[in-house]
Amino acid sequence: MILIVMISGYHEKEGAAGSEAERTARLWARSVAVSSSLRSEQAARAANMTSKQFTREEISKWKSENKTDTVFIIDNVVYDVTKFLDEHPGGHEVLQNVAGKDASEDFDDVGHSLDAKDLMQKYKVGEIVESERVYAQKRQISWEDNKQENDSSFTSSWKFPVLLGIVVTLLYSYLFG
Ligand code: HEM
Repeated sequence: MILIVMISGYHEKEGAAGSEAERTARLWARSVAVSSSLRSEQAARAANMTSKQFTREEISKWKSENKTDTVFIIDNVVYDVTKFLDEHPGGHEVLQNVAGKDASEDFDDVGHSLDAKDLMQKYKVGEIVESERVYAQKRQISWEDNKQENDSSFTSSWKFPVLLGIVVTLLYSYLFG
């Protein structure tokens, strides 16, 4: 009898401890859910924040009106690199030469690293208005095109070495055979 009372007492304690643990877990899960929903709200708000919109004319005017500012467009994004001129590893002249213009091609021609692309975010001041955006084909695509062109050319196909082999064999047997 004593044993039964002891066992039931133990179970009661365990049950109490279990529900305590459950409550803590529930509270923890709720706080995680709240903080993650807050974070996703913040992210959504950041994504919805519209950056300043410029026309291409405004950017070229910016250059003529503020002679000391170096502002240009790369892939429909407007950058003000005035404070970056002296730090640019490619020198300040190249940046000043494209001020007021669309520098997308010049930027791509250099083959800037991912680090450079990360760094660019610091100098972003806005975007080009939707109606004036241009979406140029990227380098990889044109490389694929070139590859196809080369592949279809006669000298790079398998026919050329085979034909050359036949001609050389015929010539050899004609001369020395
Ligand atoms: C916000 C815009 C830009 C940023 C943050 C930037 C950043 C950099 C960085 C970090 C490098 C070192 C190499 C690398 O990491 O790729 C570099 C090199 C260079 N950049 Fe830029 N750049 C910008 C725009 C431009 C533009 C518009 C041009 C051309 C008009 C240009 C021309 C060059 C050249 C010629 C080099 C030297 C490449 C070499 O020595 O191999 N950059 N730039």
